[in-house]
Amino acid sequence: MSASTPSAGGPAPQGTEGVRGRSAFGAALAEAMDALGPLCVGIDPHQALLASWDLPDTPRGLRDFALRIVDAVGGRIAAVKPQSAFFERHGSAGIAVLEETLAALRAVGTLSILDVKRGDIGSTMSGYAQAYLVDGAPLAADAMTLSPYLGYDSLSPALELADASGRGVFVLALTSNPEGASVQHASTGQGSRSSSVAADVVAGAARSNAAARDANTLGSVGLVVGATTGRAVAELGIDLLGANAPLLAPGVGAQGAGAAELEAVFGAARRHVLASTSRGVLSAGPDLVALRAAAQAAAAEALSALRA
Ligand SMILES: O=c1ccn([C@@H]2O[C@H](COP(=O)(O)O)[C@@H](O)[C@H]2O)c(=O)[nH]1
Repeated sequence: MSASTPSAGGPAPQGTEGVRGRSAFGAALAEAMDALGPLCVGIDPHQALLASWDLPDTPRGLRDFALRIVDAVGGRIAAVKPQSAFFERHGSAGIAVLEETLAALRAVGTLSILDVKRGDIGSTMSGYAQAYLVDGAPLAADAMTLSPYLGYDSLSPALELADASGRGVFVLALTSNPEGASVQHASTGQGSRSSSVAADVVAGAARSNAAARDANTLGSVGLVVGATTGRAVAELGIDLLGANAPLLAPGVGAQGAGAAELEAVFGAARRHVLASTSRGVLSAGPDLVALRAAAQAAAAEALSALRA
């Protein structure tokens, strides 16, 4: 498929099933972005969205919502990102729906990124890693989001398990919310070794992805860098391209970022970017055709900004 024709509105392309196979997550994501465009749609079943879809705020409503999105975009975009919080708020029945949603994404061969933002001391991190990054785990996803604020190296159990199972992670570096700057822009080190919290996280990912860089493939330790972060990457002197990391860019759509912001934030690193939007597409539902059209428009916008 041509890089200028993301297929969210057309028929599901052949051969996307098993796109991940046993290849490493970074390579599989690069392949999916080349084939389908650099777009991830989030499954965020907010109370207000359930209401606007005329669905009850119950596990049954949640299930109808989540599976409809899989139906609408599965096999048509590079990745789907369920937001765990909106499943957790329904308790064990909500977690069961999350398991079913992840299984449905596996069945259609679409990469799943579970947005759970986990981070803890190493021994507990190991438990989280086993929950999300192991074949056969009920909540296994292709990748998960991690919070590095107990120290980048505390994430090692997850990085190691992801590596062993061909999965990926996305570590928070520069988040899309305005409050993130107060922590992430903070200075570290001194004099010629002066840096920032965000730059240190990016340096950690660069170390983790060194072997993939040597093998000329995209690494599987990704970074979260919001599309709303303006000039932060440039002003903090962050070398995003050098990290050889997939770059998950939330903030597109409801948080205000579009093609111009994606281009400006990522510059030379933009070919590694997976633009992410949730409400921007979900608010087009519940109609399947309208959801597909919204995803197709978002994919075309991301493509024009990131692959021009
Ligand atoms: O820096 C971050 C990290 C994660 N998110 C998550 O992405 C979606 C955004 O939803 P929209 O409806 O497109 O605003 C949501 O699940 C966040 O938790 C983020 O926004 N920023």
